[in-house]
Amino acid sequence: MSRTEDSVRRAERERLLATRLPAGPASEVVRDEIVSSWRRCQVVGVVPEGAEVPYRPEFERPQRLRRAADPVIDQLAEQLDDGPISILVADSDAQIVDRRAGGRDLSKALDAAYVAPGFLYAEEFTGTNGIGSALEERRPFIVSGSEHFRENLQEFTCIGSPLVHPISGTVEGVLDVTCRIGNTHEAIKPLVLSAAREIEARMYADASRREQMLLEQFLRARRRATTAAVLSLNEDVVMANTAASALVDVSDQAMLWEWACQMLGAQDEVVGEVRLARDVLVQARASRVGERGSMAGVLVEMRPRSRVTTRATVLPRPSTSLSPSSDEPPLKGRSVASARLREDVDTALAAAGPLLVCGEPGAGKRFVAAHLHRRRHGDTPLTELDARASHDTSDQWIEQLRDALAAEQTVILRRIDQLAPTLADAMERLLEEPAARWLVATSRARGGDGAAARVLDHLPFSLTVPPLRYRTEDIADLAADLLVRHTTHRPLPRLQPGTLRTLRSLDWPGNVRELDGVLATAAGRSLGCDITHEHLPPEYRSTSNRTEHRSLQRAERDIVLEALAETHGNKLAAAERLGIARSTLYRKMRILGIDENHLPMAPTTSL
Ligand SMILES: Nc1ncnc2c1ncn2[C@@H]1O[C@H](COP(=O)(O)OP(=O)(O)OP(=O)(O)O)[C@@H](O)[C@H]1O
Repeated sequence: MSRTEDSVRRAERERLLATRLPAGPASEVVRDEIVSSWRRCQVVGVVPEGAEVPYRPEFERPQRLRRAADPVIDQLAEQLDDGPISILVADSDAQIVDRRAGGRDLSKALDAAYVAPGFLYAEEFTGTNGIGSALEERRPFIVSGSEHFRENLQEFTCIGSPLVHPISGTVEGVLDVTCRIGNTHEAIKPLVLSAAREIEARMYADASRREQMLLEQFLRARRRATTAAVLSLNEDVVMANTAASALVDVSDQAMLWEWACQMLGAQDEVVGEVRLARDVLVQARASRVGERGSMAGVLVEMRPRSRVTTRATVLPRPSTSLSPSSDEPPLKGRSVASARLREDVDTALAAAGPLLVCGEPGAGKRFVAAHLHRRRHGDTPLTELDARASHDTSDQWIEQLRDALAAEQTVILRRIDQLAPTLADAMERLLEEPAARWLVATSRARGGDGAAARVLDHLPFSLTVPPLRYRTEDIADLAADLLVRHTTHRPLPRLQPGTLRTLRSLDWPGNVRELDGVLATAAGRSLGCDITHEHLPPEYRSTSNRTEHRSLQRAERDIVLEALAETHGNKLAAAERLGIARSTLYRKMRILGIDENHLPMAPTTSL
């Protein structure tokens, strides 16, 4: 949208909000509040007060969608002219990215109801509606009047049809036609369906043209650069010569695509060094295939430079019985945070005492503790104890720990910060003994006071595993390792670049454990195919600011939980109480994560 269009739109919005209010001095104040809240929402993207519809001020119309949809909706808008029907296009996050036709009256009403570009209509935020429900169900969806969850939509009929990419199978967006209930006509549905099919046909033709261009460039480069690894790729397609297949891992493909897109910017060709997952440094040349406005993909030619030397192989080794094994590879990860962690691991290995690994739940503390053990002692056995178990049988538990340490075997003591308070003194004494050097403990964090801080003070050598949100560049590598556990399909399914981008944009409060759960679901759904947005659990498909949306989700979750509690878990009665269909209640429960397994755990007593 140009700056002029933007300011015209904003002025129109302010005028519209002002005219919705009765005249008089009191309403002046209210009007000012609404207008300023709208301004705020334009600037920072908050939900306008009272609107309860999430809004993102900055958005781009996805190129692929625009190329296929624009000619069709241009024509449709011309036919509908100023009639009482409006055409909307939403992207795969259910964010409205375009609105056409509709005439003055309907456009005003839609503005007032926040049915305008920038607003998000994903079901999890806005309940049942033509856009979000069509996206969720992957089928055409009609929602009329009070079938809408939100009151602001109840004067309209919305007919949405998902726009499914005919080659990749991903849902690229939704075409929706909206009118007032009184103007609903049976001809509208076939109109939406045939326009949606035409958009999909254009996607097919566009993809074939782009693939053709990629193929031509790939064949040309393969003939020219006989000794190089050649890769030609875009979001959907990867072509590789034999050298590239041997060099490039599954997780590298998405990384190379992102790297090339970022580096190319306005240029047609760039050269740089890239580190691949197999620890190989390559000199890569990326060139654009196709026009700048409608890039078909990139061609990447690579030549290995060397094997990367990691610090782990050059750092001094600790002496005596704690000498490290040279077989264990260093921890993976391309992020700066992971590079720092590798350095901390090397420093910790040089220490002779017990070690403490700190980090948020699920960040990978146990994983790093086991890595430290293998680096020190190779594939020898180790003992693992959980401090939460010390509450039940404290004497027996501490004896078990003492015996394992005395046997000169690594003990991974998980969650030492949750040790039974009665064992604090005994633990302090134990940590002073020479056998304590066999201990690797994990804990959320250092600090605090009282017994917990005292015990942790006996573990001076510590390192912290960074939360996943600070190392999202590692997700491609992590995914390759985690997916191996969840599917028997080979070759392993890959994360499509768009899916990887989405996963990298999330904040991951449950860290690697949460990522592992998401990939387990996705691997189950993808049946060996590459992983697209549709394979992710719904709440992980959006790249939008989750924190902001969570408050809306929480409010809706509370309402649903309350209705279920009041009806003693009777879903039919709860749905009736909420005024929604039982199938909608089931869908909401799934989206909002309501089931018996998600009941909050009682807090454990800890130090
Ligand atoms: N770098 C990694 N590569 C592969 N898998 C990992 C990695 N880090 C963590 N994981 C996996 O993530 C899950 C959680 O890791 P882990 O149990 O080590 O977390 P934690 O920080 O010890 O959790 P908690 O504090 O909640 O006990 C495990 O399944 C683990 O195997």
